[in-house]
Amino acid sequence: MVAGNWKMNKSPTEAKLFAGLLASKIGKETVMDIVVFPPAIDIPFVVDVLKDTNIGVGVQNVHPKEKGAFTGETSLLMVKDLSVEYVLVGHSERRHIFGESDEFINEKVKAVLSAGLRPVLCVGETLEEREKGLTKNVLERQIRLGLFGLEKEDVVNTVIAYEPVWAIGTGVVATPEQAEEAMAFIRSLLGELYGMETAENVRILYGGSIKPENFDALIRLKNVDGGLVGGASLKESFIELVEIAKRYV
Ligand SMILES: O=C[C@H](O)COP(=O)(O)O
Repeated sequence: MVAGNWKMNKSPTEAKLFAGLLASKIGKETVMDIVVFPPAIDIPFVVDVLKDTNIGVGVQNVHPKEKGAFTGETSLLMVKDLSVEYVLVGHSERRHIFGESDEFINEKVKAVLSAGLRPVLCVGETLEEREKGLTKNVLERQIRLGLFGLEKEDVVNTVIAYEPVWAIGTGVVATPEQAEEAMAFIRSLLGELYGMETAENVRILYGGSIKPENFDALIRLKNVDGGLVGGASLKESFIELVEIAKRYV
């Protein structure tokens, strides 16, 4: 799976143009899941441009409640109406800039699954946590609490994205050893919680400063099932990343 998180970039006009480029270059790809996560306001336009392609559309954030007095928020009922398939939950920017707790993230994961969509649960340690040797503790807490109360059937519909906070938007990518160690740990934790068969069927993505120059060394790793790409998903490099991932399907 190659996913592009556009974050707070691209106006509806820019989004339509770029989605058109993706549709023409990689829209017929069938060997892997390709998903883009545009800003919510761009989604109707992007869905329309991509409707006859194999590129899926996800949303970067939702509120867990169905509707009501939550100014500025977007509900699952709204995004479902637009044929959105995936929802990012617990991205480090939501955790660290907007103060989202593991409990609130868990509420969102459950709401996304109940709505019949797939959550992409993002987890990852800060530099300080890594330097204190707390990486595995942080990942374990974020996964145990983020997936709290889910059944195996729900977990296989959930994608996990390992995004070390120190690698996001910094140009400092995790080494293949660091990525594999963390992601093998996530897989074994999922095995402990839900059984190895379930754990093997959960897709685990790496995210953090992915570029065409470093992606091959990551996507070839045993426990890396794809990438969640920020900056490099905003331009043609996203197409190159899809081509690189194809080598390992
Ligand atoms: O969701 C994507 C990640 O935050 C990675 O962003 P980045 O590729 O710009 O480092």
